[in-house]
Amino acid sequence: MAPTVSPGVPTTLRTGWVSVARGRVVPADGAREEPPGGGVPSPGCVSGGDAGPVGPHDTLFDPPDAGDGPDWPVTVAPGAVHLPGWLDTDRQRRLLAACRRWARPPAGLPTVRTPRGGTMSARQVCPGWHWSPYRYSRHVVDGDGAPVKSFPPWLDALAREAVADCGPEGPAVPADAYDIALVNFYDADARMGMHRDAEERSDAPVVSLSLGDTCVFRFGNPENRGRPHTDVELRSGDAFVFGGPSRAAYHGVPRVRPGTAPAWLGLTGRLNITLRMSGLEGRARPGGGRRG
Ligand SMILES: O=C(O)CCC(=O)C(=O)O
Ligand SMILES: [Fe+2]
Repeated sequence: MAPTVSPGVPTTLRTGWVSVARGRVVPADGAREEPPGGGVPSPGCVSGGDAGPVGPHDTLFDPPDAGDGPDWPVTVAPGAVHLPGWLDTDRQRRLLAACRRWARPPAGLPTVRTPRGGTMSARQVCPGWHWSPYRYSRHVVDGDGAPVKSFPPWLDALAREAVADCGPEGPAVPADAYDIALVNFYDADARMGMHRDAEERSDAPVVSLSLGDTCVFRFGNPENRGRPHTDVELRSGDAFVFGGPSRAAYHGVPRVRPGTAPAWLGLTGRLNITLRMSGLEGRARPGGGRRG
Protein backbone atom coordinates (compact mmCIF):
# COMPACT_ATOMS: atom_id res chain seq x y z
CA MET A 1 0.00 0.00 0.00
CA ALA A 2 1.30 3.43 -0.91
CA PRO A 3 2.08 5.81 1.93
CA THR A 4 -0.79 8.13 2.69
CA VAL A 5 -0.01 10.76 5.19
CA SER A 6 -1.55 14.15 4.59
CA PRO A 7 -4.32 14.01 1.98
CA GLY A 8 -7.77 14.62 3.35
CA VAL A 9 -6.52 16.28 6.50
CA PRO A 10 -7.88 19.80 6.94
CA THR A 11 -5.06 22.23 6.28
CA THR A 12 -5.90 24.33 9.28
CA LEU A 13 -5.23 21.36 11.51
CA ARG A 14 -2.01 20.29 9.88
CA THR A 15 -0.38 23.70 9.82
CA GLY A 16 -1.87 25.23 12.95
CA TRP A 17 0.57 27.26 14.99
CA VAL A 18 0.18 28.14 18.61
CA SER A 19 2.97 29.45 20.77
CA VAL A 20 1.44 28.56 24.11
CA ALA A 21 0.25 25.10 25.06
CA ARG A 22 -3.47 24.81 25.57
CA GLY A 23 -5.46 21.94 26.99
CA ARG A 24 -4.34 18.58 25.66
CA VAL A 25 -5.93 17.38 22.47
CA VAL A 26 -8.48 14.65 22.95
CA PRO A 27 -8.88 12.01 20.26
CA ALA A 28 -12.29 12.48 18.67
CA ASP A 29 -12.93 8.76 18.47
CA GLY A 30 -12.75 8.23 22.19
CA ALA A 31 -9.88 7.18 24.42
CA ARG A 32 -11.68 4.22 25.89
CA GLU A 33 -12.34 2.43 22.64
CA GLU A 34 -10.87 -1.07 22.45
CA PRO A 35 -8.30 -1.70 19.72
CA PRO A 36 -8.81 -4.45 17.16
CA GLY A 37 -7.37 -7.59 18.67
CA GLY A 38 -7.55 -6.38 22.26
CA GLY A 39 -4.73 -5.96 24.73
CA VAL A 40 -1.30 -7.53 24.60
CA PRO A 41 0.67 -8.95 27.51
CA SER A 42 4.00 -7.47 28.56
CA PRO A 43 6.38 -6.84 26.87
CA GLY A 44 3.61 -5.39 24.78
CA CYS A 45 5.55 -4.88 21.58
CA VAL A 46 6.81 -8.41 21.06
CA SER A 47 3.66 -10.00 19.77
CA GLY A 48 0.31 -8.89 18.56
CA GLY A 49 -1.65 -7.60 15.61
CA ASP A 50 -0.75 -6.45 12.18
CA ALA A 51 -1.54 -3.34 10.19
CA GLY A 52 -0.54 -1.45 7.10
CA PRO A 53 1.22 1.88 6.91
CA VAL A 54 0.27 4.70 9.21
CA GLY A 55 -2.43 6.54 7.30
CA PRO A 56 -3.99 9.99 7.40
CA HIS A 57 -5.33 11.21 10.68
CA ASP A 58 -8.58 12.89 9.93
CA THR A 59 -10.41 12.19 13.16
CA LEU A 60 -7.96 13.45 15.72
CA PHE A 61 -8.96 16.98 16.49
CA ASP A 62 -12.11 18.86 17.24
CA PRO A 63 -13.22 21.02 14.32
CA PRO A 64 -11.14 24.18 14.06
CA ASP A 65 -14.20 26.38 14.40
CA ALA A 66 -14.56 25.09 17.94
CA GLY A 67 -11.68 27.47 18.68
CA ASP A 68 -9.80 24.64 20.29
CA GLY A 69 -6.93 23.81 17.97
CA PRO A 70 -4.02 21.50 18.66
CA ASP A 71 -1.78 22.42 21.55
CA TRP A 72 1.32 22.23 19.41
CA PRO A 73 3.93 23.19 18.43
CA VAL A 74 5.62 24.04 21.70
CA THR A 75 9.19 25.28 21.36
CA VAL A 76 11.40 23.79 24.10
CA ALA A 77 14.76 25.11 22.88
CA PRO A 78 15.89 26.72 19.62
CA GLY A 79 15.14 24.10 16.96
CA ALA A 80 13.55 21.71 19.48
CA VAL A 81 9.79 21.41 19.30
CA HIS A 82 7.26 19.28 21.19
CA LEU A 83 4.09 18.25 19.36
CA PRO A 84 1.78 16.88 22.09
CA GLY A 85 -0.93 14.54 20.82
CA TRP A 86 0.45 14.62 17.31
CA LEU A 87 -0.42 11.04 16.33
CA ASP A 88 -4.11 10.23 16.37
CA THR A 89 -5.44 6.94 17.72
CA ASP A 90 -5.43 5.25 14.33
CA ARG A 91 -1.84 6.22 13.62
CA GLN A 92 -0.76 5.11 17.07
CA ARG A 93 -2.34 1.69 16.53
CA ARG A 94 -0.75 1.30 13.11
CA LEU A 95 2.64 2.41 14.31
CA LEU A 96 2.42 -0.03 17.22
CA ALA A 97 1.51 -2.83 14.80
CA ALA A 98 4.56 -1.99 12.69
CA CYS A 99 6.77 -2.03 15.80
CA ARG A 100 5.40 -5.45 16.69
CA ARG A 101 6.35 -6.71 13.25
CA TRP A 102 9.87 -5.29 13.54
CA ALA A 103 10.26 -6.78 17.02
CA ARG A 104 9.78 -10.32 15.78
CA PRO A 105 12.75 -12.55 14.91
CA PRO A 106 15.03 -12.41 13.03
CA ALA A 107 16.81 -9.61 14.84
CA GLY A 108 13.95 -9.40 17.33
CA LEU A 109 14.24 -6.89 20.12
CA PRO A 110 17.70 -7.50 21.56
CA THR A 111 19.31 -6.03 24.61
CA VAL A 112 22.04 -3.59 23.56
CA ARG A 113 25.46 -4.16 25.11
CA THR A 114 27.82 -1.28 25.65
CA PRO A 115 31.61 -1.55 25.05
CA ARG A 116 32.38 -1.51 28.78
CA GLY A 117 30.26 -4.57 29.41
CA GLY A 118 27.07 -2.86 30.48
CA THR A 119 23.65 -3.18 28.94
CA MET A 120 21.07 -0.62 27.95
CA SER A 121 17.77 -1.12 29.72
CA ALA A 122 15.74 -0.10 26.67
CA ARG A 123 15.67 -2.93 24.13
CA GLN A 124 16.03 -1.96 20.52
CA VAL A 125 15.42 -2.87 16.89
CA CYS A 126 16.49 -0.55 14.09
CA PRO A 127 14.91 -0.73 10.62
CA GLY A 128 17.07 0.92 7.96
CA TRP A 129 20.45 0.94 9.66
CA HIS A 130 21.33 -1.13 12.71
CA TRP A 131 22.70 1.01 15.51
CA SER A 132 25.07 -0.55 18.00
CA PRO A 133 27.37 1.39 20.31
CA TYR A 134 28.54 3.50 18.54
CA ARG A 135 28.13 2.90 14.84
CA TYR A 136 25.73 1.88 12.11
CA SER A 137 25.79 -1.33 10.14
CA ARG A 138 23.58 -3.21 7.71
CA HIS A 139 23.46 -6.32 9.88
CA VAL A 140 22.66 -6.93 13.53
CA VAL A 141 26.35 -7.29 14.26
CA ASP A 142 25.89 -7.50 18.02
CA GLY A 143 22.91 -9.87 17.81
CA ASP A 144 21.90 -12.69 15.48
CA GLY A 145 23.69 -11.17 12.47
CA ALA A 146 20.43 -10.77 10.55
CA PRO A 147 20.23 -8.14 7.80
CA VAL A 148 18.51 -4.94 8.86
CA LYS A 149 14.80 -4.69 8.26
CA SER A 150 13.77 -2.30 5.54
CA PHE A 151 12.87 1.27 6.35
CA PRO A 152 9.45 1.91 4.78
CA PRO A 153 8.81 5.12 2.79
CA TRP A 154 5.81 5.99 4.97
CA LEU A 155 8.16 6.49 7.92
CA ASP A 156 10.08 9.09 5.91
CA ALA A 157 6.79 10.80 5.04
CA LEU A 158 5.77 10.72 8.70
CA ALA A 159 9.08 12.23 9.81
CA ARG A 160 8.94 15.11 7.35
CA GLU A 161 5.31 15.78 8.23
CA ALA A 162 6.31 16.11 11.89
CA VAL A 163 9.11 18.53 11.01
CA ALA A 164 6.74 20.59 8.86
CA ASP A 165 4.23 20.74 11.71
CA CYS A 166 6.84 22.36 13.93
CA GLY A 167 5.98 25.64 12.22
CA PRO A 168 8.18 28.63 11.56
CA GLU A 169 10.17 28.32 14.79
CA GLY A 170 11.05 24.73 14.05
CA PRO A 171 13.86 23.28 11.97
CA ALA A 172 13.62 23.13 8.17
CA VAL A 173 12.23 20.06 6.45
CA PRO A 174 15.24 18.26 4.99
CA ALA A 175 15.65 17.62 1.28
CA ASP A 176 16.89 14.04 1.63
CA ALA A 177 15.01 11.03 2.92
CA TYR A 178 14.96 9.69 6.45
CA ASP A 179 16.40 6.19 6.53
CA ILE A 180 16.81 5.06 10.16
CA ALA A 181 14.28 4.12 12.81
CA LEU A 182 15.46 3.27 16.30
CA VAL A 183 12.60 1.46 17.98
CA ASN A 184 13.21 1.51 21.73
CA PHE A 185 11.08 -0.55 24.10
CA TYR A 186 11.01 0.57 27.75
CA ASP A 187 9.57 -1.56 30.50
CA ALA A 188 8.69 0.03 33.84
CA ASP A 189 12.33 0.22 35.00
CA ALA A 190 14.02 1.13 31.75
CA ARG A 191 15.59 4.48 31.11
CA MET A 192 18.15 6.04 28.80
CA GLY A 193 21.14 8.09 29.90
CA MET A 194 21.97 11.52 28.57
CA HIS A 195 23.55 11.20 25.13
CA ARG A 196 23.79 12.87 21.76
CA ASP A 197 22.60 11.32 18.51
CA ALA A 198 26.02 11.63 16.94
CA GLU A 199 26.59 8.72 14.58
CA GLU A 200 24.86 10.31 11.59
CA ARG A 201 26.56 12.30 8.85
CA SER A 202 23.38 14.20 8.12
CA ASP A 203 22.35 17.10 10.33
CA ALA A 204 18.66 16.57 9.51
CA PRO A 205 16.35 17.00 12.50
CA VAL A 206 15.66 13.94 14.65
CA VAL A 207 11.99 13.02 14.98
CA SER A 208 10.97 11.11 18.09
CA LEU A 209 7.54 9.46 18.41
CA SER A 210 6.15 8.02 21.63
CA LEU A 211 3.63 5.21 22.22
CA GLY A 212 2.33 3.74 25.46
CA ASP A 213 3.49 4.82 28.88
CA THR A 214 4.33 8.44 29.55
CA CYS A 215 7.99 9.20 30.18
CA VAL A 216 10.08 12.08 31.40
CA PHE A 217 12.21 13.17 28.47
CA ARG A 218 15.14 15.33 29.54
CA PHE A 219 16.24 17.73 26.83
CA GLY A 220 19.57 19.34 27.58
CA ASN A 221 22.10 21.47 25.78
CA PRO A 222 24.75 20.75 23.12
CA GLU A 223 27.69 21.40 25.47
CA ASN A 224 27.41 18.84 28.24
CA ARG A 225 25.13 16.37 30.01
CA GLY A 226 24.23 18.80 32.76
CA ARG A 227 22.13 21.92 33.05
CA PRO A 228 20.48 23.73 31.52
CA HIS A 229 17.92 21.12 30.64
CA THR A 230 14.16 20.91 30.36
CA ASP A 231 12.08 17.94 31.47
CA VAL A 232 9.17 17.26 29.13
CA GLU A 233 6.47 14.63 29.69
CA LEU A 234 6.15 12.62 26.49
CA ARG A 235 2.81 10.83 26.28
CA SER A 236 1.42 8.31 23.84
CA GLY A 237 1.05 10.03 20.47
CA ASP A 238 3.48 12.86 21.16
CA ALA A 239 6.20 13.85 18.72
CA PHE A 240 9.39 15.66 19.64
CA VAL A 241 11.61 17.14 16.94
CA PHE A 242 15.12 18.48 17.45
CA GLY A 243 17.28 20.01 14.76
CA GLY A 244 19.17 23.18 13.91
CA PRO A 245 21.00 24.52 16.98
CA SER A 246 19.54 21.67 19.08
CA ARG A 247 20.47 18.79 16.77
CA ALA A 248 23.50 17.89 18.91
CA ALA A 249 21.81 18.51 22.26
CA TYR A 250 22.18 15.89 24.98
CA HIS A 251 18.94 14.16 25.88
CA GLY A 252 17.74 11.14 27.77
CA VAL A 253 14.87 9.41 29.52
CA PRO A 254 15.33 9.44 33.32
CA ARG A 255 12.05 7.69 34.02
CA VAL A 256 8.98 6.00 32.63
CA ARG A 257 5.62 6.26 34.39
CA PRO A 258 4.35 2.66 34.43
CA GLY A 259 0.67 2.06 33.83
CA THR A 260 0.02 5.39 32.11
CA ALA A 261 -0.43 4.02 28.59
CA PRO A 262 -3.91 4.59 27.17
CA ALA A 263 -5.95 1.41 27.69
CA TRP A 264 -7.23 1.35 24.11
CA LEU A 265 -3.69 1.01 22.72
CA GLY A 266 -3.09 -2.40 24.28
CA LEU A 267 0.59 -1.73 25.01
CA THR A 268 2.25 -2.43 28.35
CA GLY A 269 5.33 -0.24 28.60
CA ARG A 270 6.65 2.47 26.34
CA LEU A 271 7.82 2.46 22.73
CA ASN A 272 9.87 5.25 21.26
CA ILE A 273 10.45 5.45 17.54
CA THR A 274 13.36 7.77 16.79
CA LEU A 275 13.63 8.68 13.10
CA ARG A 276 16.98 9.89 11.81
CA MET A 277 18.73 10.53 8.53
CA SER A 278 22.04 8.72 8.26
CA GLY A 279 23.71 10.56 5.37
CA LEU A 280 25.64 7.30 4.96
CA GLU A 281 24.47 6.37 1.45
CA GLY A 282 25.49 2.76 1.53
CA ARG A 283 28.47 3.24 3.82
CA ALA A 284 28.88 2.29 7.43
CA ARG A 285 31.08 4.33 9.68
CA PRO A 286 32.25 4.37 13.24
CA GLY A 287 30.62 7.09 15.27
CA GLY A 288 31.36 9.10 18.35
CA GLY A 289 28.27 9.36 20.56
CA ARG A 290 27.80 7.87 23.98
CA ARG A 291 24.75 6.87 25.90
CA GLY A 292 24.45 5.27 29.27
O1 LIG B 1 13.07 7.19 24.13
C1 LIG B 1 13.23 8.36 23.86
O2 LIG B 1 12.34 9.20 23.98
C2 LIG B 1 14.60 8.83 23.38
C3 LIG B 1 15.32 7.82 22.55
C4 LIG B 1 16.63 8.33 22.05
O3 LIG B 1 17.06 9.37 22.42
C5 LIG B 1 17.41 7.56 21.09
O4 LIG B 1 17.03 6.44 20.71
O5 LIG B 1 18.47 8.05 20.66
FE1 LIG C 1 18.79 9.96 21.28
